[in-house]
Amino acid sequence: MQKLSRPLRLGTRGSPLALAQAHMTRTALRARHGWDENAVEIVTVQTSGDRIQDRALAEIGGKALWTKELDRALLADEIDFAVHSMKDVETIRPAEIRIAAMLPRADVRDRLVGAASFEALPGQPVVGTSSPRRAAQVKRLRPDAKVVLFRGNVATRLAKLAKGEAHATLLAAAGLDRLGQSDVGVAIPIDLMLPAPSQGAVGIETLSGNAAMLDLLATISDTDTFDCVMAERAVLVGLGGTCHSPIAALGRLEDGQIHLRAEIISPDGQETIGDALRIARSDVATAETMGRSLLERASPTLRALFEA
Ligand SMILES: NCc1[nH]cc(CCC(=O)O)c1CC(=O)O
Repeated sequence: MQKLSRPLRLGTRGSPLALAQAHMTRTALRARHGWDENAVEIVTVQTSGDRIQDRALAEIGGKALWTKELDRALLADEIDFAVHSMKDVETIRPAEIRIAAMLPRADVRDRLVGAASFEALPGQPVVGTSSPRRAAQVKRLRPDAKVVLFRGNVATRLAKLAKGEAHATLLAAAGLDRLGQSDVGVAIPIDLMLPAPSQGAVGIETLSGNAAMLDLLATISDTDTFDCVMAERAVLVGLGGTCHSPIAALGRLEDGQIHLRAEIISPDGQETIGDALRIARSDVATAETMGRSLLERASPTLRALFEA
């Protein structure tokens, strides 16, 4: 139990999913420390990722769009910590900012919305997504599919689907669940569609120099989630991956070790290079090597996607 001299300022984006995750974080802190509802103040920061909705993320500057303004607010001491979907946090972070904690991970799978299964989709199905990974995995499962750009928050994408802009779309189960939409879509087995690195994990960042805040946030961190997600992110480092690149990775704890799976997929779904490995917890070096070795095995065209 820790006493506070003033309310803590929790920075978040303003999307419904971001706010839900901010509230989860506040609830975890309050429960752990016995604080009242005024102990954590939620500060919403609009990001350019939220403002620009009509172009693919990869096209307009990538994941930095989600973090830049929250990074700035942290550095300007406008907030004490920032809550993010780990999936949206860039692989390489500024030295001044540290991933301090992660909440227990939710369902890591993707859900197919609009059809009961990939086989149940009509011929030449139109599938809406803006994720290169999901697009490639869809093409692998359904080479006859046409992938169209779907961006915007979860509600916007569901509205596009309802308007008939596609036969189906794919959304993270974690996001749907946190928005109270657990009844939407059908979970796709991991073996059919390996999720994005960090999918389903909520992370909390603070300044690397703020030892008190790092200690405080550690009190609500789920170490299993943290170690697995860090291993997945290390694969991304090895790949030099950005969100332009179709990459899937998932780490799971098995008998005290991380069972790490990763794959890269060509945009047409015809080439998959994958690997699975058991590594010690926090052996990020081996995870990084795994990423690099995927690239070495890829065809020149697939490898070219990773050369910025
Ligand atoms: N890029 C958007 C985004 N970032 C995190 C989630 C879902 C929540 C999570 O994976 O933790 C989503 C929506 C989606 O992919 O359906």
